[in-house]
Amino acid sequence: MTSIKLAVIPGDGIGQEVVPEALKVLAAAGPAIGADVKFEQTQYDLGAERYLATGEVLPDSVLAEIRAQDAILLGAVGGKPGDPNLPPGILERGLLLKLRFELDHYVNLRPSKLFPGAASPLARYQGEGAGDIDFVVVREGTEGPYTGNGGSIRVGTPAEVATEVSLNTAFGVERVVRDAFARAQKRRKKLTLVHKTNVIVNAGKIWTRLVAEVGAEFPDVAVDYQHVDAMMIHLVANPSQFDVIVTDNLFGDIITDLAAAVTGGIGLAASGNVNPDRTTPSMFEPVHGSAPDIAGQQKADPTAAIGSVALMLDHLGYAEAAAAVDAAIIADLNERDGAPRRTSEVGDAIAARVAG
Ligand SMILES: NC(=O)c1ccc[n+]([C@@H]2O[C@H](COP(=O)([O-])OP(=O)(O)OC[C@H]3O[C@@H](n4cnc5c(N)ncnc54)[C@H](O)[C@@H]3O)[C@@H](O)[C@H]2O)c1
Ligand SMILES: CC(C)[C@H](C(=O)O)[C@@H](O)C(=O)O
Ligand SMILES: [Mg+2]
Repeated sequence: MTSIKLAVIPGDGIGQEVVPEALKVLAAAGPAIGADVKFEQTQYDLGAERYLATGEVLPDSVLAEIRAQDAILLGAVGGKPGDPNLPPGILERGLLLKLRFELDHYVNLRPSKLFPGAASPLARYQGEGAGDIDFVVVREGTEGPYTGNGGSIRVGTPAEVATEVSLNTAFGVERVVRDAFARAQKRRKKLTLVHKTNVIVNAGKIWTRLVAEVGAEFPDVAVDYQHVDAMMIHLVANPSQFDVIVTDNLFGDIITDLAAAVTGGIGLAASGNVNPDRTTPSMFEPVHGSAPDIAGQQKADPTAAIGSVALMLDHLGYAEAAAAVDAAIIADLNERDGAPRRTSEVGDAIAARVAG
């Protein structure tokens, strides 16, 4: 019997609604995963409610417990907008980013695929003549402007100054670039670096140099470059040209919301925060947030959370079960006729297909 310890963090808002559906599908995938494999789940009540009740965001003891798991499934973090008792970023930085940083999730893997049946808002990808969109963003997950390397002085005065310095280490850039090249080599052998090397020149130099250096080890992978602003055009005008996109933490955050929108919506976008060295549990979560505008109404699409389970199964070595979940998602998308369904109805439908 193989036992896999899974930490489950539903978190806030629609995270509470989509995670149960993802777990339904994981349960339905049991036979495909193998009768001798058991997921031992531990639920963690981390998020806004716990912070507001206790002042705790991610206690060290809880982090230590989570570190000892095999994988993490997260819904979303983010409390009610404008809540005066929630300091800005307390959950985003103190919970989500703390997990990504502490567990060294340096590859933030965000695949974007226009599944048959998904509705792209781009006319040329609808109906007959629809082209394939199938790329993966390898977003650096532990550096860039996300590290909290900054501060402010003379706050509230006309002379207020604030900094948020982007941290880029050769170690950090090289390892994520190498991971991206390895993925490109297994796919369509094209890697696009996205940055803003014409303005963010210091960080740009390190990314450009390391892409060239590491690229020399992957001579069969074609390398391309786009400035992040022009990338907004290309992702809308011709997204099928991309295979693997490697980029820094902030650019990757922005690109992947647009990528989700062009491939059928944020409700479909799955992600993995991966530690490729496997020294810590990787964490799987939808790209979207807690969506306070629709939370608690069973309106959220759980497909992104379910797709994150597929990424998790693939990461854990259960490729067939992962493919079965993806196939069930595609089958469900093909049946969608635009009529609204409750979050749990979508979960039930996909779980039933996985169970076969
Ligand atoms: N990984 C995370 O936990 C994560 C990611 C993004 C944002 N956040 C946090 O979430 C909160 C809300 O952020 P936001 O509004 O900028 O982004 P969001 O992703 O929560 O919502 C953006 C829009 O997409 C819609 N949407 C999101 N997920 C959906 C789904 N599954 N089905 C249908 N519609 C969906 C929402 O209703 C909203 O209109 C903030 O506190 C933010 O910091 C957390
Ligand atoms: C909530 C926030 C910290 C997070 C990020 O910026 O990475 C989110 O936007 C995401 O895309 O996962
Ligand atoms: Mg984001």
